[in-house]
Amino acid sequence: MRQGIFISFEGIDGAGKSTHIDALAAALRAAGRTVVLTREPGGTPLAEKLRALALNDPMDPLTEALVMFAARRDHLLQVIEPALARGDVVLCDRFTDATFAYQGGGRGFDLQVLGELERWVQTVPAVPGGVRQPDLTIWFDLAPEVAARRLAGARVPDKFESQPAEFFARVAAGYARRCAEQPARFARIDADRPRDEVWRAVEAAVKSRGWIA
Ligand SMILES: Nc1ncnc2c1ncn2[C@@H]1O[C@H](COP(=O)(O)OP(=O)(O)O)[C@@H](O)[C@H]1O
Ligand SMILES: Cc1cn([C@H]2C[C@H](O)[C@@H](COP(=O)(O)OP(=O)(O)O)O2)c(=O)[nH]c1=O
Repeated sequence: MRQGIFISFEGIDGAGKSTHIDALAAALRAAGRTVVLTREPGGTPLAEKLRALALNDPMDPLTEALVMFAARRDHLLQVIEPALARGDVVLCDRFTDATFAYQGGGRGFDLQVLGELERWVQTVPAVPGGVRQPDLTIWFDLAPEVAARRLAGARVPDKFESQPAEFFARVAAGYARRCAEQPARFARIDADRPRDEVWRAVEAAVKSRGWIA
């Protein structure tokens, strides 16, 4: 049986994640893999309920971080771990880097506490002595003002999308910090390019790991 692969998609709102996730799923399926397409917060009935709260109800930064991690724990145990154990590829629209970027960077919440929560939530039997992390994180790096221009009029903004530009500058800095801390796991994509060029960069990141030809 083939080994499971866990790939997360990250970036500020409007960076272009959703535009490319289906195409990557199709490329992996064409390579013979079974793909589980999922998202955070969400991915299970319970986590989707928590998503609705997190994206709509005002709450303090610790509550927000706990809701994100509660949703993640359920999602990890119910969906991600079983899929990886079957040898599937999990494509996840956002994972824990988003908590470090949004609650840590954007809200300014304590990064050490987030690190503790990460350790508690992502400790799973299949990773002996370790913490589950994506095998690859594709980070769509885009200046907040460009992302805001792309989103203007594209959809009704939720609680996060209606934050000011300074918030997204802090979120972007949060992603950059995570990427600098764990460079082997990250593929940074310059997302300020036409869609086909961004796609080729996504494809190249996955090809370089030998997961598609
Ligand atoms: N490379 C690109 N150039 C211009 N617009 C883009 C590009 N990629 C995506 N878009 C558009 O920008 C908006 C946000 O993209 P989306 O994939 O929904 O972002 P995200 O999922 O990261 O929030 C959408 O309207 C999308 O069609
Ligand atoms: C996973 C996660 C998401 N978020 C935020 C980022 C996004 O603004 C929002 C939902 O993400 P997303 O699914 O990208 O929203 P959309 O479907 O509208 O593109 O939740 C956090 O603040 N912390 C987290 O841990």
